[in-house]
Amino acid sequence: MEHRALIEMKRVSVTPPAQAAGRKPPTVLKDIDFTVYNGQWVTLLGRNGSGKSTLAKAAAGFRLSGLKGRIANASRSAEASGKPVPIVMQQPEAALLGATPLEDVVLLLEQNELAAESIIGIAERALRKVGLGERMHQPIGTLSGGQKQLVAIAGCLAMDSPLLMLDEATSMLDPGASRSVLEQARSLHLEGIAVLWITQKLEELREGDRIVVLEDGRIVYDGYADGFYERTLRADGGSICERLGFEAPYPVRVAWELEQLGLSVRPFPYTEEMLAEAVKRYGR
Ligand SMILES: Nc1ncnc2c1ncn2[C@@H]1O[C@H](COP(=O)(O)OP(=O)(O)OP(=O)(O)O)[C@@H](O)[C@H]1O
Repeated sequence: MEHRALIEMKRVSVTPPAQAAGRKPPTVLKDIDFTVYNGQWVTLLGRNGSGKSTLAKAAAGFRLSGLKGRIANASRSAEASGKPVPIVMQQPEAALLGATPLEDVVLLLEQNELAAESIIGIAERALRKVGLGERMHQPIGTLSGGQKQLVAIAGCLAMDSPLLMLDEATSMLDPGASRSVLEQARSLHLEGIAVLWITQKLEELREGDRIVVLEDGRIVYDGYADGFYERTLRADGGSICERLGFEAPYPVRVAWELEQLGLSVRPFPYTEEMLAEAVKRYGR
């Protein structure tokens, strides 16, 4: 696949205007250099208040006050150029406008001034793609939180953006619904769409993910998942994950324990299933 930048941010900072006279405005993003290429999966990690949503909004093309630096965004569709890339938000209801999934995606396309004659077909295709073909005429209020997030994902697909942006899209969902939204995003990624997946949940990382960590408005790690967990890369013997104060998921902690006993489990077991596979291999 051709290596093409979809979003390129250079020296971006965001300092919203001070809320009260005499108060120093907070700098929410500091000197951000960040590029997302076509076909990439980027997991953006960071604690509450580290600047993740602001970075996503800036990357999507929102006009934020106090924004400085350069942002080139090649991920907007030709028809919708000039409009921000839609983001799937934390609250499943946050961006839904229609009474049914179909009406919702149609409204989004109408707002973005797509050619009227093609709108219904595009919306139906996008909803089928996320597995909502049977539910596209169902009242939105009868859908689960996970299904509502899939409607929001369908809206982004219908806009034909080569980049899907999801801002803590699973944080309000139960574990089963979280898994199905993550799996849906993963399967769209396998079909070639780039994904910016914002989360605080390390158990959502997978082998091969590019991970970008934000801390206090700055990027403090930009690398791959294995490098994030690898303990031997640092002189102090700790991993980048530990140095940044994140708690690694259970399967990774087990891999670290096994390493101390002289057993190296590679690739890192990101899930319990991967850990079970690794244990089976060593058990033979
Ligand atoms: N327009 C604004 N004016 C003042 N402060 C702001 C503004 N936008 C964001 N902030 C502050 O900047 C910090 C980063 O906000 P942001 O929402 O980007 O972080 P986040 O990592 O997405 O956090 P969360 O996980 O809680 O959503 C927060 O402390 C927030 O209160």
